[in-house]
Amino acid sequence: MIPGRFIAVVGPSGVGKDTVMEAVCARHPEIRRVRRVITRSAEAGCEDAEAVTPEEFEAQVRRGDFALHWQAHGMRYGIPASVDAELSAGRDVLANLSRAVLPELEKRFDRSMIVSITASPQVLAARLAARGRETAEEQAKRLQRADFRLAEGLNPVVIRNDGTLDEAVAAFSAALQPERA
Ligand SMILES: Nc1ncnc2c1ncn2[C@@H]1O[C@H](COP(=O)(O)OP(=O)(O)OP(=O)(O)O)[C@@H](O)[C@H]1O
Ligand SMILES: O=P(O)(O)OC[C@H]1O[C@H](OP(=O)(O)O)[C@H](O)[C@@H]1O
Repeated sequence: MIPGRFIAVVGPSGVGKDTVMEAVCARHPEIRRVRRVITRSAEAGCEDAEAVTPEEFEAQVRRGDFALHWQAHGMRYGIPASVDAELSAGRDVLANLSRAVLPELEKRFDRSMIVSITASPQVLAARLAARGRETAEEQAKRLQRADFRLAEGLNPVVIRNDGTLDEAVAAFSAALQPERA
């Protein structure tokens, strides 16, 4: 069995996945954050990701360069297969996934866990507006997808992020402990 664990963070747009993940990694330097490949311009102002063209992305899919990949919000997202080396070396890795790709998670990785981050629709709308990365129209589309339901049979750890960031990070950290002990 591959010793490292793939920790998948999911939740609606604006719930604070990137913010929580950054804080969790600061608190747990032993966890590696995955650098995703995205067909989004590098200037879009977001997490550190590798920005590629749709043609480059498709070439990487064909080469088998991705452990997982999906499409959302008119873009394509990939998790580099290089995570396998980290997992084989016994490191836990952390990545933001689409809720839609979760049924593939257990098939692809020996050890995985799902952390589902939630907040009320009002909080999501306020955060997307305040972040201002997308246009109002794009924000509305993202909010429509907020209640996407996870597939049956998945067993996520659910963490609310409508209080302070510290509270969410403490809950996330606690959820990591039983397996890591
Ligand atoms: N607990 C919190 N309290 C206040 N603001 C927060 C909290 N968590 C996140 N935010 C803010 O909410 C906004 C959205 O957060 P973030 O970009 O991390 O969300 P996300 O889930 O990664 O969204 P997306 O899926 O669209 O990338 C950011 O401006 C962030 O600073
Ligand atoms: O709604 P679902 O399918 O769960 O998530 C779709 C995508 O939305 C977010 O992308 P971004 O970081 O906002 O571009 C997530 O990271 C994921 O890739």
